[in-house]
Amino acid sequence: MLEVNKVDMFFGGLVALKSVNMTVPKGEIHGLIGPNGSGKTTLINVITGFYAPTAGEVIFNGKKISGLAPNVISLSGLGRTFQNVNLFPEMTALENVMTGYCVRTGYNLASAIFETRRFKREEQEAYEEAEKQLEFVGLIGERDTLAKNLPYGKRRLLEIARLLATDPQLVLLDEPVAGMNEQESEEVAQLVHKMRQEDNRTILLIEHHMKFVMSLCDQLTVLSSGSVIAEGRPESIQNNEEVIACYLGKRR
Ligand SMILES: Nc1ncnc2c1ncn2[C@@H]1O[C@H](COP(=O)(O)OP(=O)(O)OP(=O)(O)O)[C@@H](O)[C@H]1O
Repeated sequence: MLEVNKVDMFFGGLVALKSVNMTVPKGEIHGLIGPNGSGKTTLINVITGFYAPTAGEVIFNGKKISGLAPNVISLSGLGRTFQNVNLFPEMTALENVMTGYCVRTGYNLASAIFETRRFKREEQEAYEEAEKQLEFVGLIGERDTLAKNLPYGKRRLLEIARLLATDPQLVLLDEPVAGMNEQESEEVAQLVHKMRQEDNRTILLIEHHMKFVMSLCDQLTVLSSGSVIAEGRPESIQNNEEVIACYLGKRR
């Protein structure tokens, strides 16, 4: 589904990514790990079009997407969350998720102003989809709560619900359990499984929480100083000497 081929990303003289290859097949839960500053977010930014790579290419569903604008890539079925919570604080949980659906359908300002039949139909569909996704992430009880009044863990779940309302085939999660306790992390892990099982989504996630990554992911790619130093199943990564030296060892 996703192929990263020999991607370089330079910022002036700084080499953030060097000849990075990564493959994520359809239906996989893939983890991208590595120490701080190893290039994980930069790679996600290249995949989602926030940066055009200095060299190399990104292929999604057989088509080259590197060089396309982020909104074009997003509409092709690739959606992401960010490290920092990024919601509309003065909107309710339901309204926040409705905005995700509007991105997918192409919100039409003229039809909104004139309240055309199409607008009313779309608004009803957005409402139903938002309820469905709030139910999916376990937040239906908070549908009328303003986003700013939700506790941190629930705000992160709300971001995921809003992302799911855009119906992405590939879901990119940037540190989805950062700042969460063990129970909240376990809930997110179950949610990720459910995304794959019930909606056939493919997931690529960055995360520092090792227990979460090792128990959840099918495959891992490990970055260090902008290069891939290991890839494979969690068991093999856990026993890889170079990874232990550069990353796991340090954290222990
Ligand atoms: N826009 C930018 N301009 C210049 N340098 C950048 C830019 N974005 C990232 N970098 C640099 O690229 C390198 C990789 O950073 P990146 O944020 O991708 O690492 P990371 O693995 O995501 O780190 P963390 O785990 O701390 O989020 C770092 O040296 C960083 O300072």
